Amino acid sequence: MSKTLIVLNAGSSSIKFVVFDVTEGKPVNLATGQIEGLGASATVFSAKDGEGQSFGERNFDKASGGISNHAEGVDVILRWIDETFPGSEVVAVGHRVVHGGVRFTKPVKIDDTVIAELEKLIPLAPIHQPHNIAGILAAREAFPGVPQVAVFDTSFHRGHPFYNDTFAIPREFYNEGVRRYGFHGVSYEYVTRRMKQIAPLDAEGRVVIAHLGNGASMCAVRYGHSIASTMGFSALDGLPMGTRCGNLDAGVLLYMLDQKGYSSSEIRNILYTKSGLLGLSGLSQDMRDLEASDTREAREAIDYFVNRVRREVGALSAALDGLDAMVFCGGIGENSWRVRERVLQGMQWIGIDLDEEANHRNARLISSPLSRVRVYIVRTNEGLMIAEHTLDVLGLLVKDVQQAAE
Ligand SMILES: Nc1ncnc2c1ncn2[C@@H]1O[C@H](COP(=O)(O)OP(=O)(O)O)[C@@H](O)[C@H]1O
Ligand SMILES: CC(=O)OP(=O)(O)O
Ligand SMILES: [Mg+2]
Repeated sequence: MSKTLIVLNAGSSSIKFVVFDVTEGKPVNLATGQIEGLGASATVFSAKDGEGQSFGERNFDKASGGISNHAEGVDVILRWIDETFPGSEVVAVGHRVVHGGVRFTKPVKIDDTVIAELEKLIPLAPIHQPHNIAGILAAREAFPGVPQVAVFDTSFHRGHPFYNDTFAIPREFYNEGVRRYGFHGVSYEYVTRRMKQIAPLDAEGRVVIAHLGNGASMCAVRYGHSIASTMGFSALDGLPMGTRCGNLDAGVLLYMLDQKGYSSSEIRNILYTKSGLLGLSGLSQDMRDLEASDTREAREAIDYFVNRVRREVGALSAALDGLDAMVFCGGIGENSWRVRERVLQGMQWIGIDLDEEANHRNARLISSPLSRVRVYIVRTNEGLMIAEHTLDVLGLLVKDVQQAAE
């Protein structure tokens, strides 16, 4: 009987999953898929195989008893896996968990105590952590006795120096866990490791990685280790995102509270779900929609996004005492030549000279031969990273194939 491992990545309105064959102790991709639009009127299930061939889509509209929450979504996914890969035994489930707090500095096997600790972190990541936990509970019910592992977005950043780990507020807040954690660590870890294969010399240097997806952040990596991130205490800080505000003067919060009389849940809703690209454009959180639109608001939303990324290239390079390489990843970073071109234009002062043609075709190396700093596109693969950590924690990983390519 073949052995499979399932990776679940439960987001605010979507659940992504990957099914790996792990019979030989290394993860081989069998299927990748997702349920999108959870809680909305149209929920869509889609999946493709390891070669990228679609298994097709299924629509669940409300009229036909759609999927209303994450637990139901996980059930639909697990039933699909069971039907599609009959006769294989699920030996482990790996979960992306956004917040590991101070305690979880590396992946961990999940038990009741771990779940209780993860629940305590819900206030720090309100649009992610509850869904991550819902995914864990649903998978535990579906596969009683099958080991589950949590892999954290915060772990990769836990070695930050104090000045990049704290806010300048009274120290007791730091001591109780109000810190700059940083997120997207699973993606940064994968990209950092991939860089060691693609460009080993650069991987040993000073690298700024831009993970530009629906959630977006940037990370300064030196000698393969994160030293600073644009994201802080919560997944709200730093760059503007699809619906999140990014960097915000704390005085604006006080204004919303004192002058507008908004409740904390109204403010949470504004900052997490009505801001960012959506808030500025009034049109969409999706970069593709904004690029296709000719409204002034859509243009200004892209301008804001691009200029925040540019500022952070400078800031993180200063944090690194210089820059040897830059990497783009995430849905926008990997696919939008327009955004990359605008971020990198006129950056010769920092040593970046863009190869426009290479950038246009989403090539791996997009800097010109004249460029002192090399600029890469790396397709991130959070699923593979989670699968390997899961096998490793359970003692099932065959180490010599750990460097398996994309
Ligand atoms: N070809 C493209 N051009 C511009 N933006 C794109 C393209 N493909 C995907 N994107 C953008 O990538 C973002 C989603 O990124 P992704 O990393 O998939 O998000 P998530 O955080 O949900 O994993 C969306 O804003 C989407 O518009
Ligand atoms: C931490 C975070 O922002 O995650 P995502 O990009 O999945 O929203
Ligand atoms: Mg993401």
